[in-house]
Amino acid sequence: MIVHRVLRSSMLRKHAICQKPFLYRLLKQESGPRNWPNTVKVVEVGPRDGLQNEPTNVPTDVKVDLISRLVDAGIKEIETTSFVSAKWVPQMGDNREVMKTLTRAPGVNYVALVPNLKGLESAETVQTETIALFLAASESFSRKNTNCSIEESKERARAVLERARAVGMRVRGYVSCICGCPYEGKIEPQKVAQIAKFLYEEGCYEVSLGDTIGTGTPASIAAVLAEVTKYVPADKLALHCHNTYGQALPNIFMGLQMGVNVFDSSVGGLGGCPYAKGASGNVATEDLVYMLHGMGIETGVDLNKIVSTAHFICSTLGKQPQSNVSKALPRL
Ligand SMILES: CC(C)(COP(=O)([O-])OP(=O)([O-])OC[C@H]1O[C@@H](n2cnc3c(N)ncnc32)[C@H](O)[C@@H]1OP(=O)([O-])[O-])[C@@H](O)C(=O)NCCC(=O)NCCSC(=O)C[C@@](C)(O)CC(=O)[O-]
Repeated sequence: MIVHRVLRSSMLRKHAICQKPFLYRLLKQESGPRNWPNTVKVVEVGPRDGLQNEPTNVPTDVKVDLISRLVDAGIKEIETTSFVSAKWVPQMGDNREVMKTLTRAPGVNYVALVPNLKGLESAETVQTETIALFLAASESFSRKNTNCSIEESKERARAVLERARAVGMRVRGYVSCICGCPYEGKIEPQKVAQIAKFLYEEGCYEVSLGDTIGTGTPASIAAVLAEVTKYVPADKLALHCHNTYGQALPNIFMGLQMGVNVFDSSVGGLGGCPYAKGASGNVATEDLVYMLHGMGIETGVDLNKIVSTAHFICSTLGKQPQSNVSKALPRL
């Protein structure tokens, strides 16, 4: 870094020392071609993942307000709710009302989580255009989260995909526990790759790889991506990083370098799965956007508006945003 600064100073550039091949190479390497894309899609999961674990009921109008603020901030793909059992996840019990009440802005993809045909049928009644199926790479987590084995979850997924195709719905896929499981510990990348391959081959337009409990590090994320990309192209993948150990941004940086250009995040760093004990929030949208913009990557997202949305939803929940950027930037 120090060498870099010295070499960059225009005065010393002209100096003969810079003509030496080693120093030239170093300068070229540090300022050379970028190893990441020019644009990235940010998938906002706050209204679903961010709120699903909140213990007190968030009124439907607050959820709808949150969605419209996020869209106003430039978000183009947003998970709005989930059509799961209200006995399992009470906070998502107003799924139909949310979908009926929100105003759909042109060019925005509103996505709802669906576990089975019953969920899909419910989603259909409220004009849901895109759904997200969620499977796990861990047998134990699959049973705890969806009350079925991985094989059974594949059967459910096939039925949902078949129906979705028939009614013209787009389907996104999730693989949970890509690096670790709250019940089984480390998960082998080959298991993750098999579920990702299944979802992709069965017709999901994108497969989001979920580090559900945030135990991944850049090394384990790289190992997972190396295995998964044997079957699914990197540009059909997304990363969904929880920030339990503060690894989400380094993991995303690794993803960028390995060709991923879609990242899930949650405003204010809210989030967590009720069936993944110890899982903390997702990477905060504002932290993600700050990093991407700092790297010269376009997102179409207005950072100040996201920060103010983080304060809006967190103050409604009676908590502080879990993100450095929201703490550092002045609230507008
Ligand atoms: C999958 C089920 C429904 C199976 O639940 P089940 O109890 O095994 O289902 P069942 O088919 O035996 O039916 C039992 C009852 O549930 C009803 N039911 C059945 N399906 C539905 C439905 N779709 N919507 C509403 N109700 C439903 C069904 O009608 C019946 O009602 P009853 O006759 O008892 O009154 C349940 O286990 C469930 O809802 N699980 C959801 C868990 C969940 O939402 N977890 C959080 C999301 S995943 C996540 O956060 C991870 C992710 C995506 O973010 C990525 C990452 O970080 O890794």
